[in-house]
Amino acid sequence: MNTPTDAGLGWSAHFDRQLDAGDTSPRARIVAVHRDRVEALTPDGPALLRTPEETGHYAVGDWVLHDGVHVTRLMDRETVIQRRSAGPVAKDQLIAANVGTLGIVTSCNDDFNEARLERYLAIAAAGGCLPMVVLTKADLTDEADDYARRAQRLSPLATVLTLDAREPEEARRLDPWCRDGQTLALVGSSGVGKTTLQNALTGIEAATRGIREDDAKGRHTTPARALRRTLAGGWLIDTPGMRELQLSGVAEGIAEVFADIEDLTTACRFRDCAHEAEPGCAVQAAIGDGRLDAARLERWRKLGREDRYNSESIAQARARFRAAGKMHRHGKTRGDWKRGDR
Ligand SMILES: Nc1nc2c(ncn2[C@@H]2O[C@H](COP(=O)(O)OP(=O)(O)OP(=O)(O)O)[C@@H](O)[C@H]2O)c(=O)[nH]1
Ligand SMILES: [Zn+2]
Repeated sequence: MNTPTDAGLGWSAHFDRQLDAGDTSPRARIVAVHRDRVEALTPDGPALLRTPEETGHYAVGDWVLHDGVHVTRLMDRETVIQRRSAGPVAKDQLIAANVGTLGIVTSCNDDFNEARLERYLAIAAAGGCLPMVVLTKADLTDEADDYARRAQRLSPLATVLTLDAREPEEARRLDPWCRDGQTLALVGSSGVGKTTLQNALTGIEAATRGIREDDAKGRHTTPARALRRTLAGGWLIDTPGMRELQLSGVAEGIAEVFADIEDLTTACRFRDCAHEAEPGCAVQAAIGDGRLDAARLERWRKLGREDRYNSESIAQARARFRAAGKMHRHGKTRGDWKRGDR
Protein backbone atom coordinates (compact mmCIF):
# COMPACT_ATOMS: atom_id res chain seq x y z
CA MET A 1 0.00 0.00 0.00
CA ASN A 2 1.46 3.38 -0.93
CA THR A 3 1.34 5.82 1.97
CA PRO A 4 -1.58 8.24 1.75
CA THR A 5 -1.15 11.94 2.35
CA ASP A 6 -3.21 13.81 4.98
CA ALA A 7 -5.82 14.49 2.29
CA GLY A 8 -5.68 10.87 1.20
CA LEU A 9 -6.40 9.94 4.81
CA GLY A 10 -9.47 12.17 4.76
CA TRP A 11 -8.10 15.43 6.23
CA SER A 12 -10.18 18.35 5.00
CA ALA A 13 -10.64 22.10 5.31
CA HIS A 14 -12.94 21.41 8.28
CA PHE A 15 -9.84 20.40 10.29
CA ASP A 16 -7.56 23.09 8.82
CA ARG A 17 -9.95 25.71 10.18
CA GLN A 18 -9.36 24.42 13.73
CA LEU A 19 -5.61 25.06 13.56
CA ASP A 20 -3.63 28.27 13.82
CA ALA A 21 -1.97 29.24 10.55
CA GLY A 22 1.37 27.48 10.21
CA ASP A 23 0.57 24.78 12.81
CA THR A 24 2.40 21.75 11.46
CA SER A 25 1.80 19.33 14.37
CA PRO A 26 1.76 15.78 13.07
CA ARG A 27 -1.73 14.44 12.42
CA ALA A 28 -3.09 10.94 12.59
CA ARG A 29 -6.37 9.22 11.86
CA ILE A 30 -7.63 6.59 14.28
CA VAL A 31 -8.17 3.18 12.71
CA ALA A 32 -8.92 1.18 15.86
CA VAL A 33 -9.65 1.94 19.52
CA HIS A 34 -8.19 -0.40 22.14
CA ARG A 35 -8.62 -0.39 25.90
CA ASP A 36 -5.48 1.65 26.66
CA ARG A 37 -4.23 2.85 23.27
CA VAL A 38 -5.50 3.99 19.92
CA GLU A 39 -4.15 2.70 16.65
CA ALA A 40 -3.69 5.42 14.07
CA LEU A 41 -2.44 6.00 10.55
CA THR A 42 -0.16 8.89 9.65
CA PRO A 43 1.38 9.84 6.30
CA ASP A 44 4.56 8.26 7.76
CA GLY A 45 2.87 4.98 8.60
CA PRO A 46 1.02 3.42 11.51
CA ALA A 47 1.31 4.65 15.11
CA LEU A 48 0.15 3.31 18.46
CA LEU A 49 -0.73 6.28 20.68
CA ARG A 50 -1.56 6.78 24.34
CA THR A 51 -4.47 9.07 25.11
CA PRO A 52 -4.75 11.72 27.84
CA GLU A 53 -8.27 10.50 28.70
CA GLU A 54 -10.10 7.17 28.45
CA THR A 55 -9.98 5.72 24.96
CA GLY A 56 -13.81 5.62 25.04
CA HIS A 57 -13.71 9.31 24.11
CA TYR A 58 -12.22 8.39 20.74
CA ALA A 59 -13.86 6.79 17.74
CA VAL A 60 -12.64 5.02 14.65
CA GLY A 61 -12.22 7.74 12.03
CA ASP A 62 -11.25 10.50 14.49
CA TRP A 63 -8.46 12.92 13.62
CA VAL A 64 -5.90 13.72 16.32
CA LEU A 65 -2.67 15.67 16.70
CA HIS A 66 0.17 13.74 18.35
CA ASP A 67 3.84 13.82 19.37
CA GLY A 68 4.65 10.31 18.23
CA VAL A 69 3.76 8.77 21.60
CA HIS A 70 0.72 10.63 22.92
CA VAL A 71 -2.39 12.13 21.44
CA THR A 72 -2.11 15.85 22.12
CA ARG A 73 -5.43 16.98 20.68
CA LEU A 74 -8.68 15.50 19.43
CA MET A 75 -9.97 17.46 16.44
CA ASP A 76 -13.65 18.48 16.29
CA ARG A 77 -15.53 15.94 14.24
CA GLU A 78 -17.12 16.68 10.90
CA THR A 79 -19.71 13.95 11.45
CA VAL A 80 -20.33 11.39 14.18
CA ILE A 81 -22.34 8.21 14.46
CA GLN A 82 -23.37 7.20 17.94
CA ARG A 83 -25.97 5.13 19.65
CA ARG A 84 -27.20 4.53 23.15
CA SER A 85 -25.24 1.59 24.50
CA ALA A 86 -27.11 -1.59 25.35
CA GLY A 87 -27.31 -2.36 29.05
CA PRO A 88 -28.82 -0.99 32.24
CA VAL A 89 -26.72 2.20 32.32
CA ALA A 90 -27.81 4.78 29.76
CA LYS A 91 -24.72 6.02 27.94
CA ASP A 92 -23.92 7.29 24.47
CA GLN A 93 -21.48 5.10 22.62
CA LEU A 94 -19.39 6.37 19.74
CA ILE A 95 -19.53 4.14 16.69
CA ALA A 96 -17.50 6.11 14.15
CA ALA A 97 -16.36 9.65 13.35
CA ASN A 98 -15.79 11.66 10.19
CA VAL A 99 -17.88 9.35 8.07
CA GLY A 100 -18.95 10.98 4.80
CA THR A 101 -21.60 8.45 3.90
CA LEU A 102 -23.50 5.99 6.07
CA GLY A 103 -24.20 2.87 4.01
CA ILE A 104 -27.22 1.17 5.52
CA VAL A 105 -27.06 -2.43 4.34
CA THR A 106 -30.13 -4.65 4.24
CA SER A 107 -31.19 -7.52 2.00
CA CYS A 108 -34.06 -7.94 -0.42
CA ASN A 109 -35.71 -10.41 1.94
CA ASP A 110 -37.17 -10.57 5.47
CA ASP A 111 -34.33 -8.47 6.83
CA PHE A 112 -35.87 -5.46 5.03
CA ASN A 113 -37.68 -3.47 7.68
CA GLU A 114 -38.92 0.08 7.18
CA ALA A 115 -38.82 0.99 10.87
CA ARG A 116 -35.20 -0.15 11.19
CA LEU A 117 -34.20 1.75 8.03
CA GLU A 118 -35.81 4.94 9.33
CA ARG A 119 -33.91 4.50 12.58
CA TYR A 120 -30.57 4.27 10.73
CA LEU A 121 -31.58 7.14 8.45
CA ALA A 122 -32.28 9.29 11.53
CA ILE A 123 -28.85 8.40 12.94
CA ALA A 124 -27.21 9.35 9.62
CA ALA A 125 -29.11 12.66 9.52
CA ALA A 126 -28.34 13.46 13.16
CA GLY A 127 -24.65 12.67 12.61
CA GLY A 128 -24.41 14.76 9.45
CA CYS A 129 -23.59 11.85 7.09
CA LEU A 130 -25.01 11.34 3.62
CA PRO A 131 -27.52 8.48 3.73
CA MET A 132 -27.27 5.50 1.39
CA VAL A 133 -29.31 2.30 1.40
CA VAL A 134 -27.60 -0.77 -0.06
CA LEU A 135 -30.02 -3.58 -0.84
CA THR A 136 -28.08 -6.84 -1.17
CA LYS A 137 -29.22 -10.26 -2.37
CA ALA A 138 -30.98 -8.66 -5.34
CA ASP A 139 -30.03 -11.84 -7.22
CA LEU A 140 -32.35 -13.92 -5.04
CA THR A 141 -35.58 -12.10 -5.89
CA ASP A 142 -37.58 -10.68 -8.80
CA GLU A 143 -38.72 -7.82 -6.59
CA ALA A 144 -35.48 -5.90 -6.07
CA ASP A 145 -36.98 -2.78 -7.68
CA ASP A 146 -39.95 -2.89 -5.31
CA TYR A 147 -37.58 -3.01 -2.34
CA ALA A 148 -35.67 -0.06 -3.82
CA ARG A 149 -38.88 1.95 -4.24
CA ARG A 150 -39.93 1.20 -0.67
CA ALA A 151 -36.53 2.32 0.61
CA GLN A 152 -36.54 5.49 -1.50
CA ARG A 153 -39.97 6.42 -0.17
CA LEU A 154 -38.51 6.59 3.35
CA SER A 155 -36.09 9.36 2.44
CA PRO A 156 -35.81 11.25 -0.83
CA LEU A 157 -32.26 12.27 0.20
CA ALA A 158 -30.95 8.72 0.34
CA THR A 159 -29.09 7.06 -2.51
CA VAL A 160 -30.58 3.59 -3.00
CA LEU A 161 -28.69 0.75 -4.74
CA THR A 162 -29.63 -2.88 -5.31
CA LEU A 163 -26.92 -5.45 -5.97
CA ASP A 164 -25.44 -8.90 -5.56
CA ALA A 165 -22.68 -8.22 -3.04
CA ARG A 166 -20.82 -11.38 -4.10
CA GLU A 167 -20.14 -9.97 -7.59
CA PRO A 168 -17.09 -7.70 -7.24
CA GLU A 169 -18.09 -5.46 -10.18
CA GLU A 170 -21.46 -4.89 -8.55
CA ALA A 171 -19.96 -4.24 -5.13
CA ARG A 172 -17.58 -1.73 -6.72
CA ARG A 173 -20.59 0.44 -7.56
CA LEU A 174 -19.98 1.79 -4.04
CA ASP A 175 -16.57 3.19 -5.13
CA PRO A 176 -17.78 6.78 -5.66
CA TRP A 177 -18.56 6.96 -1.91
CA CYS A 178 -15.19 5.60 -0.78
CA ARG A 179 -12.57 7.11 -3.10
CA ASP A 180 -10.09 10.02 -2.82
CA GLY A 181 -9.95 9.98 0.97
CA GLN A 182 -13.72 9.75 1.41
CA THR A 183 -15.05 7.55 4.18
CA LEU A 184 -17.96 5.15 3.97
CA ALA A 185 -19.32 3.24 6.98
CA LEU A 186 -21.44 0.14 6.62
CA VAL A 187 -24.10 -0.70 9.17
CA GLY A 188 -26.78 -3.37 9.20
CA SER A 189 -27.83 -6.66 10.69
CA SER A 190 -25.64 -9.72 10.78
CA GLY A 191 -25.66 -11.71 7.56
CA VAL A 192 -26.75 -8.99 5.13
CA GLY A 193 -23.43 -8.91 3.29
CA LYS A 194 -21.29 -6.22 4.93
CA THR A 195 -18.17 -8.40 5.03
CA THR A 196 -18.73 -9.50 1.44
CA LEU A 197 -18.93 -5.84 0.34
CA GLN A 198 -15.90 -4.94 2.39
CA ASN A 199 -13.83 -7.71 0.81
CA ALA A 200 -14.71 -6.46 -2.66
CA LEU A 201 -14.08 -2.80 -1.85
CA THR A 202 -10.79 -3.29 0.02
CA GLY A 203 -9.45 -6.37 -1.70
CA ILE A 204 -8.81 -7.77 1.75
CA GLU A 205 -10.21 -11.19 2.41
CA ALA A 206 -11.75 -11.00 5.90
CA ALA A 207 -13.30 -14.13 7.34
CA THR A 208 -16.68 -14.56 5.67
CA ARG A 209 -18.14 -17.90 6.46
CA GLY A 210 -21.37 -19.00 4.87
CA ILE A 211 -24.35 -18.52 7.14
CA ARG A 212 -26.16 -21.64 8.20
CA GLU A 213 -29.28 -22.34 6.18
CA ASP A 214 -31.41 -22.67 9.33
CA ASP A 215 -30.05 -19.47 10.84
CA ALA A 216 -31.75 -16.65 8.93
CA LYS A 217 -30.11 -14.02 11.09
CA GLY A 218 -26.64 -15.24 10.22
CA ARG A 219 -23.66 -15.88 12.42
CA HIS A 220 -21.52 -13.12 13.79
CA THR A 221 -18.38 -13.08 11.65
CA THR A 222 -17.06 -9.52 11.93
CA PRO A 223 -14.17 -9.38 14.44
CA ALA A 224 -13.70 -5.68 15.29
CA ARG A 225 -14.55 -2.19 14.29
CA ALA A 226 -11.94 -0.85 11.90
CA LEU A 227 -11.04 1.72 9.29
CA ARG A 228 -9.70 0.12 6.13
CA ARG A 229 -8.25 1.47 2.90
CA THR A 230 -10.38 0.85 -0.17
CA LEU A 231 -9.09 -0.04 -3.63
CA ALA A 232 -10.61 3.25 -4.83
CA GLY A 233 -8.33 5.24 -2.49
CA GLY A 234 -10.78 6.02 0.29
CA TRP A 235 -11.78 4.44 3.57
CA LEU A 236 -14.29 1.94 4.79
CA ILE A 237 -15.58 1.49 8.32
CA ASP A 238 -17.32 -1.76 9.05
CA THR A 239 -18.99 -2.02 12.45
CA PRO A 240 -20.20 -5.28 13.98
CA GLY A 241 -23.90 -5.98 13.40
CA MET A 242 -25.69 -3.38 15.47
CA ARG A 243 -28.20 -5.17 17.60
CA GLU A 244 -30.29 -3.39 20.24
CA LEU A 245 -29.88 -0.20 18.28
CA GLN A 246 -31.39 2.62 20.30
CA LEU A 247 -31.79 6.23 19.41
CA SER A 248 -30.94 9.13 21.65
CA GLY A 249 -30.38 12.80 21.00
CA VAL A 250 -31.30 12.46 17.35
CA ALA A 251 -34.51 14.53 17.40
CA GLU A 252 -33.18 16.60 14.48
CA GLY A 253 -32.41 13.45 12.54
CA ILE A 254 -35.96 12.21 13.05
CA ALA A 255 -37.33 15.57 11.95
CA GLU A 256 -35.26 15.34 8.76
CA VAL A 257 -36.21 11.78 7.87
CA PHE A 258 -39.88 12.47 8.62
CA ALA A 259 -39.90 15.95 7.07
CA ASP A 260 -43.14 15.05 5.25
CA ILE A 261 -44.97 14.57 8.57
CA GLU A 262 -43.25 17.48 10.31
CA ASP A 263 -44.32 19.74 7.41
CA LEU A 264 -47.91 18.56 7.72
CA THR A 265 -47.99 19.28 11.47
CA THR A 266 -47.35 22.97 10.79
CA ALA A 267 -50.68 23.09 8.95
CA CYS A 268 -52.73 21.63 11.85
CA ARG A 269 -55.30 24.06 13.26
CA PHE A 270 -54.08 23.67 16.86
CA ARG A 271 -50.45 24.23 17.72
CA ASP A 272 -50.52 21.42 20.31
CA CYS A 273 -52.40 19.04 17.98
CA ALA A 274 -51.76 15.39 18.91
CA HIS A 275 -52.81 14.31 15.40
CA GLU A 276 -55.40 11.92 16.80
CA ALA A 277 -58.96 13.18 16.27
CA GLU A 278 -58.56 16.96 16.54
CA PRO A 279 -60.56 19.06 14.05
CA GLY A 280 -58.38 20.60 11.36
CA CYS A 281 -55.57 18.05 11.78
CA ALA A 282 -53.51 18.16 8.57
CA VAL A 283 -51.80 14.85 9.40
CA GLN A 284 -55.05 12.91 9.70
CA ALA A 285 -56.30 14.66 6.55
CA ALA A 286 -53.22 13.39 4.66
CA ILE A 287 -53.86 9.86 5.90
CA GLY A 288 -57.51 10.24 4.87
CA ASP A 289 -56.69 11.05 1.25
CA GLY A 290 -53.78 8.61 0.96
CA ARG A 291 -50.88 11.12 0.92
CA LEU A 292 -49.51 9.67 4.17
CA ASP A 293 -49.29 6.07 5.30
CA ALA A 294 -50.81 5.56 8.79
CA ALA A 295 -48.05 3.06 9.59
CA ARG A 296 -45.42 5.72 8.90
CA LEU A 297 -47.13 8.09 11.34
CA GLU A 298 -47.08 5.33 13.95
CA ARG A 299 -43.33 4.71 13.33
CA TRP A 300 -42.65 8.46 13.65
CA ARG A 301 -44.42 8.50 17.01
CA LYS A 302 -42.58 5.43 18.22
CA LEU A 303 -39.11 6.73 17.25
CA GLY A 304 -39.89 10.12 18.81
CA ARG A 305 -40.96 8.46 22.07
CA GLU A 306 -37.85 6.28 22.08
CA ASP A 307 -35.55 9.24 21.44
CA ARG A 308 -37.20 11.33 24.19
CA TYR A 309 -37.10 8.46 26.64
CA ASN A 310 -33.44 7.67 26.00
CA SER A 311 -32.35 11.30 25.94
CA GLU A 312 -34.21 11.89 29.22
CA SER A 313 -32.76 8.84 30.91
CA ILE A 314 -29.25 9.97 29.97
CA ALA A 315 -29.96 13.50 31.26
CA GLN A 316 -31.52 12.08 34.42
CA ALA A 317 -28.59 9.76 35.04
CA ARG A 318 -26.24 12.76 34.77
CA ALA A 319 -28.44 14.84 37.10
CA ARG A 320 -28.58 12.02 39.65
CA PHE A 321 -24.80 11.75 39.52
CA ARG A 322 -24.39 15.48 40.14
CA ALA A 323 -27.03 15.48 42.90
CA ALA A 324 -25.32 12.58 44.67
CA GLY A 325 -22.06 14.58 44.70
CA LYS A 326 -23.82 17.67 46.07
CA MET A 327 -25.73 15.76 48.74
CA HIS A 328 -22.47 14.34 49.96
CA ARG A 329 -21.01 17.79 50.46
CA HIS A 330 -24.22 19.42 51.79
CA GLY A 331 -24.91 16.53 54.15
CA LYS A 332 -21.72 17.36 55.93
CA THR A 333 -22.46 21.09 56.19
CA ARG A 334 -25.98 20.48 57.44
CA GLY A 335 -24.69 18.10 60.11
CA ASP A 336 -22.24 20.73 61.30
CA TRP A 337 -24.98 23.33 61.40
CA LYS A 338 -27.30 21.06 63.42
CA ARG A 339 -24.66 20.42 65.99
CA GLY A 340 -23.86 24.11 66.25
CA ASP A 341 -27.57 24.92 66.69
CA ARG A 342 -28.00 22.69 69.67
N1 LIG B 1 -26.93 -14.51 -2.98
C1 LIG B 1 -26.33 -13.56 -2.28
N2 LIG B 1 -25.67 -13.88 -1.15
C2 LIG B 1 -25.08 -12.89 -0.46
C3 LIG B 1 -25.12 -11.54 -0.87
N3 LIG B 1 -24.45 -10.78 0.03
C4 LIG B 1 -23.99 -11.62 0.96
N4 LIG B 1 -24.35 -12.91 0.68
C5 LIG B 1 -24.04 -14.11 1.47
O1 LIG B 1 -24.60 -13.94 2.78
C6 LIG B 1 -23.74 -14.48 3.78
C7 LIG B 1 -23.43 -13.45 4.84
O2 LIG B 1 -22.66 -12.39 4.27
P1 LIG B 1 -21.62 -11.54 5.13
O3 LIG B 1 -20.92 -10.64 4.19
O4 LIG B 1 -20.80 -12.40 5.99
O5 LIG B 1 -22.62 -10.71 6.07
P2 LIG B 1 -22.25 -9.62 7.18
O6 LIG B 1 -23.23 -8.53 7.03
O7 LIG B 1 -20.82 -9.25 7.09
O8 LIG B 1 -22.51 -10.39 8.52
P3 LIG B 1 -21.82 -10.10 9.98
O9 LIG B 1 -20.35 -10.21 9.79
O10 LIG B 1 -22.38 -11.19 10.81
O11 LIG B 1 -22.27 -8.74 10.43
C8 LIG B 1 -22.52 -15.01 3.01
O12 LIG B 1 -22.74 -16.38 2.79
C9 LIG B 1 -22.54 -14.24 1.72
O13 LIG B 1 -21.95 -14.94 0.64
C10 LIG B 1 -25.84 -11.24 -2.09
O14 LIG B 1 -25.94 -10.07 -2.52
N5 LIG B 1 -26.41 -12.28 -2.73
ZN1 LIG C 1 -52.62 17.33 13.73
